[in-house]
Amino acid sequence: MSEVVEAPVSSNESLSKYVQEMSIDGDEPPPRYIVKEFPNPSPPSASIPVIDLSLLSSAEVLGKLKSALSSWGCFQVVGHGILSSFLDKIRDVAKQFFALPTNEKVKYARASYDIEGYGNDPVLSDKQVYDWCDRLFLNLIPQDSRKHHLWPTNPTEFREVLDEYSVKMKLMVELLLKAMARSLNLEEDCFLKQYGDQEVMAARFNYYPVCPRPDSVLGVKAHSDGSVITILLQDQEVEGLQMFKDDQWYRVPILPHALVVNAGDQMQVMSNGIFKSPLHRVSTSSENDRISLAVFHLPNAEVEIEPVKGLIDEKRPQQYRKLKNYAAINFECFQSGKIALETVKI
Ligand SMILES: O=C(O)CCC(=O)C(=O)O
Ligand SMILES: [Fe+2]
Repeated sequence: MSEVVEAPVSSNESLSKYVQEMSIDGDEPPPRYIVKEFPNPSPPSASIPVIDLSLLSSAEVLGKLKSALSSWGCFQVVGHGILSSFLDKIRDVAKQFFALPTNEKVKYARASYDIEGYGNDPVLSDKQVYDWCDRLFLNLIPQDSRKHHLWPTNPTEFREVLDEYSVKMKLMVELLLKAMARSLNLEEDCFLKQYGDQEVMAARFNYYPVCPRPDSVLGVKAHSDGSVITILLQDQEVEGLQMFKDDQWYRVPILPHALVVNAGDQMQVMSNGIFKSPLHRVSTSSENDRISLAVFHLPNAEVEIEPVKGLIDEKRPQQYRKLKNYAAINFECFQSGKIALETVKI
């Protein structure tokens, strides 16, 4: 199952109550939030690789990057040059936004047919198990795709901080995609040039309220991201993210000023299956609420992507077909219970 980015919502149905309201009212999670098969509710912590971005010119660090992405499909990045105080600031404005009363937040509510804006899990399928999470989803790039009326003006610095963060994320994505190419002995622009300046970037602020049933309810169900690359700012104090590797779930520890980077499904396609788009999920907590910010980077829906030629040979034939608009593929698969990546395999 993959995460839907930029997909339309299939029905006009909306969930009646925000998760935050259920949490405040002390409601039992309704049956549609209960995960029937919930393997490893309390998995061990894992030391996922930590990469220093300022050392990416070293062959050793590039080797570590390649190994991280071909095993875990993710790593924590440090040495990224973004001030800790700025990361704290963005967490702070997000916290302030979700702490506003509902009647203030709904000024930015998503339309029932859209995912952009403030809201709870969009209803995409009648078999869907809902996530214990409210979110604020905003397009960042291209600039003219921004729906400014959905960008909070409370707290007052929200827009300015998010805009500044988007500039930093764009630079970081470029650096990472070039390093990822070099780690495979490819020309450094081989991923980026597939979609030129036709890139899309979107931010999803996730708010996970306290949940009375952490053993049977997930903040986000197991999924892989449909992006090329995702950069995640975790909560500074509350863990929740879990990664799946070698048939086992692992908790991702918090490194307060690191960002978690993971390859998305479209990177698995472009790297001809060498880099893995990891399955991940988010647990809930009965003690603490949690906030995270995911920035998804992907090509515009019109652009075709395909496995890089230099990664195709007799030993490793082409594994995925040329495709475009992965979000739409993802969306259809979500509704029919299929795994999107499987459907684009050759
Ligand atoms: O909250 C997290 O740690 C992860 C969220 C996530 O996986 C997503 O937004 O796609
Ligand atoms: Fe995700």
